[in-house]
Amino acid sequence: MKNRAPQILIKVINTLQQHKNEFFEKLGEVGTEAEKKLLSLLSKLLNELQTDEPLLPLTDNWVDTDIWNQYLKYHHSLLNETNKKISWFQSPWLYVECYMYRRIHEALMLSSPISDLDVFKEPKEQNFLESQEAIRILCSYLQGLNKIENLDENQLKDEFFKLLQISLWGNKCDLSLSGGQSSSQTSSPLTVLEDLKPFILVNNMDYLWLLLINRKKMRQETFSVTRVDFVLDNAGFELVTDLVMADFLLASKLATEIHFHGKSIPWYVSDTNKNDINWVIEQLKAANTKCMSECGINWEDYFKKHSWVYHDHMFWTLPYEYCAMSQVAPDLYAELQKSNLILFKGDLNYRKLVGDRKWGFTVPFHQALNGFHPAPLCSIRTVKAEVQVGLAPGQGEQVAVTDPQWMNTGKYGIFQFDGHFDLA
Ligand SMILES: O=P(O)(O)OC[C@H]1O[C@](O)(CO)[C@@H](O)[C@@H]1O
Ligand SMILES: [Mn+2]
Repeated sequence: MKNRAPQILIKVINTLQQHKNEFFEKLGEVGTEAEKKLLSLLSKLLNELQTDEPLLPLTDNWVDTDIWNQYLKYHHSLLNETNKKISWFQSPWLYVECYMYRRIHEALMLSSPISDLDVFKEPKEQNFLESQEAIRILCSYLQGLNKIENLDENQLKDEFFKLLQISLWGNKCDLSLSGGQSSSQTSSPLTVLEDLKPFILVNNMDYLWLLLINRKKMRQETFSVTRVDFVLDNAGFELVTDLVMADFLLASKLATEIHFHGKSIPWYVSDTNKNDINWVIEQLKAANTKCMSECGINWEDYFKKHSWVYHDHMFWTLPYEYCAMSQVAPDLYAELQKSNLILFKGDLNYRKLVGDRKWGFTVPFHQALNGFHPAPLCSIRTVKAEVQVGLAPGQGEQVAVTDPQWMNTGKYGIFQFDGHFDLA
């Protein structure tokens, strides 16, 4: 919070100042005033953060304002016997980091008529544009794959595992870790997989395969639907890896419908919202490389035909750990219970899955989920925060010997599964 968070806010403030005259050009004096208001609110936020001020209630009367303010009251109540305050450096990291992004949104809500500005749009678009070559390679690979009529089961499994690993390592491209510095994919995503295998610390890919291939086999007789949900993370290259995986799941009939869960407001710099998905599809459709424009056209079609469905429930941008979902957002929990497999992308999702607690490395994932079991689920995450469960005895300590910073760099990854599946 002392180093990275201010960096992110300062980057937003600088970007706004660079675009000062655009607000005037577009909206005249009203635009200039709105931008001035926004800058003053963000500068106030930066100052509060840097001087460890108490967290303040939200004042923007948005859909979740009351929930956030109740949450703040609850945390105050937890402190009533000590003289600590609910402030930026004295409260749980998960809470204050989420709160910072929600305060950025509050500043926009209070700065009409520029409230729908996405202050992170530029870095998200830049990440996509700088990853063009990797995206081209990926789209061409997918188009080649889908042209092969009948892959035998082993080939299908190999391709599934390849695309899973590409989706995992796509998670390295995250702008909140890099403080908004570019983190695009510049090397070929396919050739690096072998080299990256040793950095997969927990590998439950087999469980994902068994669950899906068994359902596919039994579907001939009993099941009609296999629904896979993606709880998305970062826009740009990572989003493309997730859409490629989703396309493959449909084309290979390992799934029959895909649900995506994005954020309803700009979040953690690079997290995906509805505009980001639409923008990526438009970019691909307009690409002058055939394999990319084919993807864009197909993907737009999947959404039109509802083979792909996009959701953006406000729960995903609240500070709650996922074990609270069934209480706080029972409708979302019920929606997730309809899934046959939920893929949680990224580090923030992992922290919320395990409540960002200081668990021992060998605590079982099932236990750390603390009752959050809407459906079989898998975390697909590169490690960027100091929480990790489900390791073998001594495994965490071993990695730390060779790589003391292993929990902060996104260099290591996991496929961590929880749930049951029907064996054929
Ligand atoms: O995009 P991801 O994989 O969720 O990573 C976001 C992570 O980066 C950080 O912002 C780094 O500080 C973490 O707080 C957060 O968990
Ligand atoms: Mn993210």
